Amino acid sequence: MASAKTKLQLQLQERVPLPRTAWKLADLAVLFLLLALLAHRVSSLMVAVGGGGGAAWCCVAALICEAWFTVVWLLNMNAKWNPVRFDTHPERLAERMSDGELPAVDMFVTTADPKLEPPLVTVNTVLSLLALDYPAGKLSCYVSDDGCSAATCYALREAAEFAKLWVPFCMKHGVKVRAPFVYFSERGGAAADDDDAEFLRAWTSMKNEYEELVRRIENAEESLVRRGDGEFAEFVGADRRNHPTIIKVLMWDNSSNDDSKNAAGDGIIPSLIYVSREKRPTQHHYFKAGAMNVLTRVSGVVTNAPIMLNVDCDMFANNPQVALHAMCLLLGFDDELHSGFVQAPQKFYGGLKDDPFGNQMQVIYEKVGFGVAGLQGIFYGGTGCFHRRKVIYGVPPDSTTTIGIKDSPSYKELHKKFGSSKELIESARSIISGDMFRTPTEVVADLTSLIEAAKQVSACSYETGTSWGQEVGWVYGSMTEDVLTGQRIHAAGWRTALLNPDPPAFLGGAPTGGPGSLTQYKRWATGLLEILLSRHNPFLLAAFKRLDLRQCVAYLVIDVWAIRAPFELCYALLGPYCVIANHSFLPKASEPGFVILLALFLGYNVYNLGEYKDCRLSVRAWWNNHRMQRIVSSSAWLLAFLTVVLKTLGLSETVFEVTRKEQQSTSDGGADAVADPGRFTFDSSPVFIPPTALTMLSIVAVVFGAWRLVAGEGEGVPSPSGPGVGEFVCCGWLVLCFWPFVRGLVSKGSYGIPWNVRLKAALLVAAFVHLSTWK
Ligand SMILES: O=c1ccn([C@@H]2O[C@H](COP(=O)(O)OP(=O)(O)O[C@H]3O[C@H](CO)[C@@H](O)[C@H](O)[C@H]3O)[C@@H](O)[C@H]2O)c(=O)[nH]1
Ligand SMILES: [Mn+2]
Repeated sequence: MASAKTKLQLQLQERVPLPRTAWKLADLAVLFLLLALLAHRVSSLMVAVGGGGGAAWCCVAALICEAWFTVVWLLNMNAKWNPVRFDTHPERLAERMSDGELPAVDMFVTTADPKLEPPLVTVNTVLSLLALDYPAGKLSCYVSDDGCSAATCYALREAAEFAKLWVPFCMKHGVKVRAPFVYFSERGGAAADDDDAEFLRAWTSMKNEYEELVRRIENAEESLVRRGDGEFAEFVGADRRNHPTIIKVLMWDNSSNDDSKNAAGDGIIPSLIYVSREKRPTQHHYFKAGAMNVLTRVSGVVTNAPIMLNVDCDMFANNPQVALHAMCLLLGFDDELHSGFVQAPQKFYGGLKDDPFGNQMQVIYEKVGFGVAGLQGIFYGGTGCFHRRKVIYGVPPDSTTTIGIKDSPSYKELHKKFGSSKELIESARSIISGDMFRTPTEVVADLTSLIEAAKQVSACSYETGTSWGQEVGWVYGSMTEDVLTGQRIHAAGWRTALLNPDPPAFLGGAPTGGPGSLTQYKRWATGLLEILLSRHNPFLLAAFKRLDLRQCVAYLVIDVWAIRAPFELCYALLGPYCVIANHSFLPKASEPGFVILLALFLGYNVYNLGEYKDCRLSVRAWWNNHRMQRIVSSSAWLLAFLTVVLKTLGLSETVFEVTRKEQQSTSDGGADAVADPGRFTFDSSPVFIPPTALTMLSIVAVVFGAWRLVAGEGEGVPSPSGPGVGEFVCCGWLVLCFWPFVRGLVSKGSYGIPWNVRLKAALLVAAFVHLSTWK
């Protein structure tokens, strides 16, 4: 009895179901209204067909769209139905095990372009990881640089030097946020309660050191580095698309292999290794997925930690205890099946007020994210995730027992799966069959031979004929490699856990401005549709593998993003069309069906607003997101849809367009680089054409309708088959939703829609109006 009680007290994590009865009722109420609308539509269509109604096809189109919206509502209902929260108790870890018994963690950071992703951003992320509260001898950090940039490498080398001061400083003073740019930009960073002179001195000298580091990194002209002291000789003449592997060990504390020091980790800084994988124009490199696979193999032959953390270059650790929280979920279940990986929600640093670009996704995470966490488990989001190495190696949950090997794979099998590197095969064998707590690779003295092995596995031809990118590692075939890879893990039967400590685990940057936000949405929607059309689609995984049915349906919530575009576009066009062509597709105010429509319109919007309020967000944030949904769907999702259609026809290829990261500055004057960062900006990219055209069309329709009301039907009583309140509200609502584009039509510079976009949009509108009025 007593022992059972102590065991209970030692619980490292708790899975807490979150009640939501009221929300469930609201879900059902909206569903009921949707179904009522469909029923009304079907019955009135039958009458119309009988009477040969003129605009019957409008109603058929509306019926199809509304049926689709109902499906989308059902998908969301499924995902949100049973949310859970995971509470973690890192303070109890110490009761379970000593520091020396914690599993090692390899931490991966990817960067791809020194212009779009300033080295200082990456440096801050790396420093925040090196300074985590975790035995330093158990942490190693690997940076993949797809930009093959001497400037990035130089910045990291300098950061490694700085880390020797920064890490002990953080430990000694219990610094809360260990990305220096945040620490030094927060006012009162120095004004600790005890205000003692010694701390103040240490703080000031640390701040000077950091400013010196920033200066060195910012002044490191690429050319200077190139002419440098020979340390950067490999970068000379290296083209980012065509160069051999470059690996640099920037920090390697040999004493970390000394067991006496290892356990406490005092005075040790985690290792830091820079990797720029081989690239050849003839070989596909699979973007981030390819980079992650190289990091997996390189770390496999060097440190081979059983746990891997991966973050994007702009996502710093905001909670220094994050690795300990993650361990609560990785070690805290009776069966590791429950935490194949541990994912922290993407949260953003310095996000703009009220989310003007609709990409902070707080509500999506709190509603859908926690909901999916209650099914088979949260999706993999590409960053802020702790993976078990063996899961990434394709091992299903029941193949190893906790203590030992069930089936030890043969050398031949491993060779076929993992490729020809002996070192990798051996390390993979120990991962697949061993348990987490075995010390990884034996103490290694010979760093040079390790690096040779690491170079071998970074070669761009290494994966040929192996399972990398398929059953092993990050999966290829989609721009949204994270969701695809997560799906494979769920399909193997693993469950996954949501890591949501307070303060938030990681913070990253969300793109601002029109082009950045829409490009990101376009890439995601493209990748998700690629998944749906591939042999990895969730239906097949549910039918033939171990993906839960409800989890499969939850994946559809995001996988169908691009498919939602044509339906939403069609529905958006119906209002203006009817006003211009003098038809109608919605019930008249005098008809009973109108009540359903009104209730649905109000109910749906109140429901959504309620969700924002529930997540402690403003009405403005709700409206911005509602509006951005319409904009994104008619631009990014629509183009994603067309891109994938073209790709399927073999007419084009999809590429990963890297998001521009804002340079984070130490002073707080950073924001005035852009006069109004929340205002929508434009460029001449084709994504802007459809929403511009829709904006123009809705304005035309509003003008048309008003004119018809005034000049046409004398009293203002519309003709019985012509547009009514519903159609007019549609057009007006569209104008409100596309307000940033209305402003774009009357503004200049980057706030104005470029002329060639306006021209193309105007041509589309002219053609549409012509066809609508054509008798
Ligand atoms: O060829 C490439 C392209 C990108 N990246 C890295 O991938 C990361 C994500 O790229 P980013 O441009 O920031 O895309 P986001 O849309 O912000 O990323 C989200 O969406 C991606 C999938 O589309 C996921 O991989 C990311 O983890 C997730 O944060 C960055 O660290 C890049 O350096 C590479 O390493 N190699
Ligand atoms: Mn990003």
